[in-house]
Amino acid sequence: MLKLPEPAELITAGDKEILVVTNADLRESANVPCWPVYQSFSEALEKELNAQGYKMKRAHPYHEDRKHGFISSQKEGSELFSRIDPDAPLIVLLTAWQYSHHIAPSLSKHRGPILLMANFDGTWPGLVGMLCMAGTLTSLGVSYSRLWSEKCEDDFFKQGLATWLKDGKLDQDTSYLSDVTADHPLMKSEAGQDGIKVGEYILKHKAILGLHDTFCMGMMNGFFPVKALSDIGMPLESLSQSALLVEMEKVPAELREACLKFYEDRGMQFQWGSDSATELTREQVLEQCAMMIAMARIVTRFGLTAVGVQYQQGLKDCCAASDFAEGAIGSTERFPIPDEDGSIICEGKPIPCINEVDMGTAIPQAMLFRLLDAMGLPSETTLHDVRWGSEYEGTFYWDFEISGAVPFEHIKGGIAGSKGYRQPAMFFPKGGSTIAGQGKAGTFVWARAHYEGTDVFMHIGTGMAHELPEAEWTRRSQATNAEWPLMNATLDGLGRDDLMAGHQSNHITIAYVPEDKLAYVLKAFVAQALTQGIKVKIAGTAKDML
Ligand SMILES: C[C@H](O)[C@@H](O)[C@@H](O)C(=O)CO
Repeated sequence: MLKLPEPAELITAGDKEILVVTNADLRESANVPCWPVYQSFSEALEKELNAQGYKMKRAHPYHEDRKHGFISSQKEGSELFSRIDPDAPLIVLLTAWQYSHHIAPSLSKHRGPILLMANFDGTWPGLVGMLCMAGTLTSLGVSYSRLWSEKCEDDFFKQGLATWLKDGKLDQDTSYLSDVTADHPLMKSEAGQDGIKVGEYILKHKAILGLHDTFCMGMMNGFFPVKALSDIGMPLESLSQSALLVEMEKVPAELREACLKFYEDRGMQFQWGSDSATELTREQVLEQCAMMIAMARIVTRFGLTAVGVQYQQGLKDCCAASDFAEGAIGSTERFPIPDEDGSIICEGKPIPCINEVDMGTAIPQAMLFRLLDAMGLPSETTLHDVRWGSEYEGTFYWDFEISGAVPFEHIKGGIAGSKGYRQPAMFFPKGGSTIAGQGKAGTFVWARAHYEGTDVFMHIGTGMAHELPEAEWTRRSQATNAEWPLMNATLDGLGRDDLMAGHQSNHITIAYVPEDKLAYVLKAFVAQALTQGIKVKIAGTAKDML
């Protein structure tokens, strides 16, 4: 006799009714403060749905005891979706950072139309969350539509919503992306030939990606199939955060102190306090110094090209945040880290650091490092969150803001221009310093890899970082997370709505490249990617440089 729980009553949508679900963080300390922004945006969306003759039906309630109404675990998401009519039209409204794995496996079985809807607002990483979910569903092969708006009052949004309501589908314009294939004439150019050599080098010698745990913050889009990584010559060395803790324990107190002194002597502006629950303390940064030293030792031990720490879940309750260690290890100007035999590890070179162990950035970061280093060019790389953006004097500037640290070389003024703030307690109970500051001006190559099946795709483009006037930079920094580094950027030949329409991730990879070398590096990088078997899409006007 088969015994399964009785099926619960289905949550259905009536005629002209749309179900709405909202997903967020696993950390309740983040969900509570994010709820008011959801509420006001959800009211604005409801108003427009009503204006278009539809009703909004929330598929799950506000939890009085938890002080928010977000889905906050995979367990909760799966249970909820077991009760949702699989054919109902569904809006996934995202206004805060969200763990895609809470609901993506359920969305992949949903048959009705799905609209991912983000508030284009910097207060919390809501649009960051939507882009993560979009990338995740693309990788899972799920059909969905996406839309975004600042206040649900603009025509672009209203028309997009009307189309989705009528057709159950909204195709955004992604014509800023063009395919580049291995028969492109660039492959025969000098730059192309250089790129082919670097690609072949990686295929032959491998670029090993050492990641301490995986699946950071539910980013299913950041966890690639092992075959995909192996096919492009960039296999995974799967490490454990517990091994990192063991390695950190071995770092003596004097070495931690010497490391911190190195940065203080060079003018890093740590914002010290005394209450470690909310302020930055020396103990927290000394722990981060031990983490960087441990990471570097693991790099040599395993022959890694790049290293990353999942950090957030698990380690956040054991030690200070990884950010200072991550930004500092990825810098060329770095405390000389002795291996246990006394030799200095990777002297004079950055060690590519893969924040949030996101394989979609590990691929372009490790590739760009190898290419730029081989060309004798600055080779520091980072990812940023696609956090927000707005116009200043008639031009739209992105706010690219990673949640903690970039290499010092990416900050105006380097080490002396960087401020170390305590990571916000709502995300990071054990504190730890960030490396914050204004992103320095300059041209760059940007990229993002994602997977479809076991194929690796990469979007590649060029752009320019701008040092906006201090008051404008401060406005943007304070409207987001002032503790984190903020770069203002324009992307060549594509605007806000292009990237929002076609980007497959919450993250974007950046490597500064001198302007007179930009076209050469771009061509070489595209050739390198094609050689490694990656399917390339070039973005905006970067294609004119090929
Ligand atoms: C602390 C936050 O959760 C951030 O870590 C989050 O917005 C991200 O970085 C997403 O990439």
